[in-house]
Amino acid sequence: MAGKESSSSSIPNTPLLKDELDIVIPTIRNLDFLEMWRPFFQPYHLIIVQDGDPSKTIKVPEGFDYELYNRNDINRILGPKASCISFKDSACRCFGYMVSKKKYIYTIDDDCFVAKDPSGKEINALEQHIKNLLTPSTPYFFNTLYDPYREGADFVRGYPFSLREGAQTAVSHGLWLNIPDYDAPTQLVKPRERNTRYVDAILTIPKGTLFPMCGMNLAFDRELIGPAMYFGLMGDGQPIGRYDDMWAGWCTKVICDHLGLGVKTGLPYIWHSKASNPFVNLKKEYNGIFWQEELIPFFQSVVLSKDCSTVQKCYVELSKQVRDKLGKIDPYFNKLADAMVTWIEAWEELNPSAKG
Ligand SMILES: O=c1ccn([C@@H]2O[C@H](COP(=O)(O)OP(=O)(O)O[C@H]3O[C@@H](CO)[C@H](O)[C@H]3O)[C@@H](O)[C@H]2O)c(=O)[nH]1
Ligand SMILES: [Mn+2]
Repeated sequence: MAGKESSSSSIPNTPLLKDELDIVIPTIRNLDFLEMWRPFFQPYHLIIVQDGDPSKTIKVPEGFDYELYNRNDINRILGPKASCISFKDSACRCFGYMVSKKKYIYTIDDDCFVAKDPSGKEINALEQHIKNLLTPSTPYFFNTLYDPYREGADFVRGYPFSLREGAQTAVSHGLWLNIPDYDAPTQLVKPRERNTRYVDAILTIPKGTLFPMCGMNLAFDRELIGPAMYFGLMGDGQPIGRYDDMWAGWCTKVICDHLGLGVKTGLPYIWHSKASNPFVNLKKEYNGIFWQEELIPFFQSVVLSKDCSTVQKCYVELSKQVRDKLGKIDPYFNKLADAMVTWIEAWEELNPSAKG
């Protein structure tokens, strides 16, 4: 019998991980979307990363416990190391991961709302992410009945008992109803396509397999994998955008594979309300669409040495390989390799106890 997540009746009244989880929101807009999330988010601390013009005032609805950082704050706190935090791109959200002091992070975009499951029930996405993070993953052997730790499921016949303890879960990757996370070419070809398919499944992404991580509806164990969640150099002054979460996901997955940690994708869904402009997106993405044909084989071939026993050591080792193997694609990757090291230095400066 796989260890079961507690059934709803045994969940304590106190919201799960109330004092151990921060919600990180990157924003250039107002935060009215929080009204819809209030029943689920109000007990938690928010970290709002205000992008763009720092002189603009972002109104946070009453009753939320939050800290808000704009570009002036980032520059003040990080000094020269602020150069590793993107400007005018949702990649800025990773500053929130760095300043948090909590064990878990949930990050969500400000145009994502509460979705409904097929029965019409509102989905508490945060609660599902927490369950995903608090139950093991199965990266070493695929369970055909999906997540064996869910109520009403288990390991199927032929699943090795030696593997049923599973691995610690580092990442919970949620999905989106309505506007799917498509790249610009796909958006242009299918402007009216909406995702109406609710798949009631949570899968572990097998060891050795990469995936396109979307930052829209994402949770992770910050103590297990936080330093790998750098969203790269994107946006203003950079030759690429909208590959922030992809870069973080590829780095995170190879490090999770190396450290024996699990990554899950599937439930929960959020309702993604608006499509960003496909032409603007194409301009941001075009280098990424081209470069990724070389980036993926690079990440598929990454081998981290045995003495890379912490996320920080893995990440610095990875930055060296980025410079050695990707620098020839474009000088951008040398800049990115430097920024990866700056990110770790900044992380350790703000989180001295987490020195790895
Ligand atoms: O310059 C900016 C632009 C936006 N933001 C904030 O980031 C999120 C996402 O913005 P938006 O919903 O407009 O963009 P999407 O195309 O839907 O974003 C998805 O694609 C990826 C792009 O990197 C990203 O992982 C997904 O989120 C909102 O909260 C904006 O307010 C920003 O901070 N700076
Ligand atoms: Mn969006």
